[in-house]
Amino acid sequence: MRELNVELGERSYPIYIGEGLLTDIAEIFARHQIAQKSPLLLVSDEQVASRYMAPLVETLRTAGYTVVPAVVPPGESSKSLAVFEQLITTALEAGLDRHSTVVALGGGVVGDLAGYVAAAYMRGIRFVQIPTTILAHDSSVGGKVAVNHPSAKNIIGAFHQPELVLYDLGTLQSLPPREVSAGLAEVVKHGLIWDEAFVRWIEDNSADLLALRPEALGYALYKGCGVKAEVVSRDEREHSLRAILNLGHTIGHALEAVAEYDELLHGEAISIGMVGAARIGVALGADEEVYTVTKRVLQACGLPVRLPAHLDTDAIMKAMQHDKKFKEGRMVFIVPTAIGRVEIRQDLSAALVRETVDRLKEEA
Ligand SMILES: NC(=O)c1ccc[n+]([C@@H]2O[C@H](COP(=O)([O-])OP(=O)(O)OC[C@H]3O[C@@H](n4cnc5c(N)ncnc54)[C@H](O)[C@@H]3O)[C@@H](O)[C@H]2O)c1
Ligand SMILES: O=C(O)C(=O)C[C@@H](O)[C@H](O)[C@H](O)COP(=O)(O)O
Ligand SMILES: [Zn+2]
Repeated sequence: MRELNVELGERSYPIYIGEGLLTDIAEIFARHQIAQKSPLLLVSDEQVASRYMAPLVETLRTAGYTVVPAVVPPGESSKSLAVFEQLITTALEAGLDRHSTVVALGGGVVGDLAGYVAAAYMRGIRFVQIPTTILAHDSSVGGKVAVNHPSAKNIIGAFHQPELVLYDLGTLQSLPPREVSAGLAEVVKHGLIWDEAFVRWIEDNSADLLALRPEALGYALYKGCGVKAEVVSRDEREHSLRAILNLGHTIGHALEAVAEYDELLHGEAISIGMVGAARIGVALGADEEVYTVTKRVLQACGLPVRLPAHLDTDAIMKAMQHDKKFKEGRMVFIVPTAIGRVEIRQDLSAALVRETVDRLKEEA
């Protein structure tokens, strides 16, 4: 087992990463004083629940927990106020109290949704993340929890840190190939913002990552979580540095909204957005390699780099104005300056961004 720590003073917490950790959950929960006397809300989606929920419920009940299972439909549409309200109703009816814990078993959708329930219920109860996708190495760490508005991603949310993150790598073996690639987009992002050697390693090991070879996967997720933990520890509330975790998201979130949260997975939209950010970096003076390497590593991970031509550029430009980085009437972009280095820019012209969006429709 590998272990990392998110250093946030009295709200610090560990990330446990390893094979088969779910079998040790009772001992890990006891170590973290997860209350047994108050009901525990276990949130998952249908696809994850059908594989991993029953044994987990059994283990926890055997250890003395009162488990309230709540299963939502899979996919981004569950990150909605309607599903949030259903979960609050379930929590109320089951008698969850201030000592209860919400446990998220699933990918980023379940983590963000259940986390927002934990943040809001009785003004905040404890929360545990059990990520089951590659992408969720990112979403389970750092405490950003949210649901979507039809016009804007993650616009209704909070910062609410988990008590711990328990990453059982065995669960990743059942991921469909498209989800494997989508998850690797955020792994690549962590390399592009922080660690050139890691980017090169991902490119060299992409075949093993796509094949879900445990050794490569474990290393990639440990490195990705490490970058995330380091950045969050330095700037929990995104006053400055944390914004770099948004590389590719200014365009990417707009694409998700314009595609009605249906056509593109989060990781796919972010992949296209990172190619756009790399193009902007080169336009502002970075070496051409920033663009070629970014595109090459994403394609090696089976990710799209071309923006679907039918998505309207005007609609994308408009959706970008809902970006949470938008400041003083200007778009804020995370722009690569070299592989493994980015800067936060507030001085981009709308014309450059528009031209970049249009050129993304021609990527080969
Ligand atoms: N809070 C954050 O910091 C943060 C960071 C990155 C992304 N996100 C959010 O995360 C979401 C995307 O997360 P995601 O890509 O994990 O999507 P997801 O949660 O929808 O999971 C992807 C799909 O895989 C299925 N699945 C999950 N685990 C599985 C497993 N082990 N085996 C088989 N199928 C499995 C799910 O049912 C779903 O259909 C987006 O909403 C994004 O905005 C949040
Ligand atoms: O943790 C962060 O900070 C991130 O930006 C991670 C992103 O990958 C993630 O998609 C996050 O939810 C985006 O945050 P938002 O504030 O732009 O909604
Ligand atoms: Zn993201």
